[in-house]
Amino acid sequence: MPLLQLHDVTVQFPEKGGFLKRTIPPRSVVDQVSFQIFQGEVYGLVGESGCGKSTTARAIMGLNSLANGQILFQGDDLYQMSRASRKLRMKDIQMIFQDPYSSLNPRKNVWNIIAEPLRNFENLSKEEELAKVQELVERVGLNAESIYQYPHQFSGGQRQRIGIARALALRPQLLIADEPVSALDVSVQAQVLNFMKDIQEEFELTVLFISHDLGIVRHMCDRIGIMYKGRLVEEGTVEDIYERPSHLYTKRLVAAMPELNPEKRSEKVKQRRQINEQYELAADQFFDSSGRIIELRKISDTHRAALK
Ligand SMILES: Nc1ncnc2c1ncn2[C@@H]1O[C@H](COP(=O)(O)OP(=O)(O)OP(=O)(O)O)[C@@H](O)[C@H]1O
Repeated sequence: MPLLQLHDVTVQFPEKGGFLKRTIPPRSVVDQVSFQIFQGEVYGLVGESGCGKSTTARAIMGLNSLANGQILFQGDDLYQMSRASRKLRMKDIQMIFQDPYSSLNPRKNVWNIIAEPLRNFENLSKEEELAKVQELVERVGLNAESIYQYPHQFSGGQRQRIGIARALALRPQLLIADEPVSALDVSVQAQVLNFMKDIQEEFELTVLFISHDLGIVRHMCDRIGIMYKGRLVEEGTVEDIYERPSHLYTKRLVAAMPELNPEKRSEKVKQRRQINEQYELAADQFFDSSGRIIELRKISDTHRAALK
């Protein structure tokens, strides 16, 4: 049985429009969306800004009411159970957010930030809580002392690691990562993505990975769903989507990725090689031989312009 199943999920928002701002029929921001995610799978939800990805995520978190459809988690309908049971279920579904600058409470130190979900669901002694929080910060690559520091004392990448530690505190079944690196500097993005991949494998996490960037999704995900204007227009394995896109919108997305279009690719690679030779930059080495993203070196704006 899939861990998560969405059947014809529709989320609508009321709209005001026209003369005198009269209420007009609600707009379906998510429109009959169906997909399934199996245990241990990383599923990418891709689409342009405003197509309804975050609204879908919020619906899975139990935060939006559904106009139609069902969301089943471990076979149970999240919207048919009592609020109390749903809250308990949410222990198993955790989320990390796009913007590590605004998703961490600036007035709390790292200890309190990471301990918050533990306090909501587990009754730990102070010593047990401290041990768990220290273990988590170390697991995400920060030192144990950092638990006494505040979010502003960390870089963007470190803040995202704190968000990940918080999300992992309850050992969730499903992790929803909503554009987890798009607010980060390009060089830091690769580090955080690599780190997320390690964590996913180590904890055998099931992940819903939301992104507008096909390139990132390609290296993170097993299967991909393409969303366009509230609808899931295409779904398939990474290979299906990249090698045999069928929907026009998917074709456009794939074509817009120069590295994946063979004609443009060879041209770009040639250009990049020249620039590399000239500046000794590893600009065409975005991925290592096993397909993992390696750290990008900083490329100056002049060089970046030359790559376009
Ligand atoms: N609470 C709300 N009330 C009314 N409209 C909303 C609400 N939340 C989202 N919307 C609208 O729903 C649409 C889809 O938004 P959503 O945030 O789900 O898109 P997205 O694909 O995640 O885009 P982004 O990547 O920019 O966050 C947008 O047009 C947005 O303005």
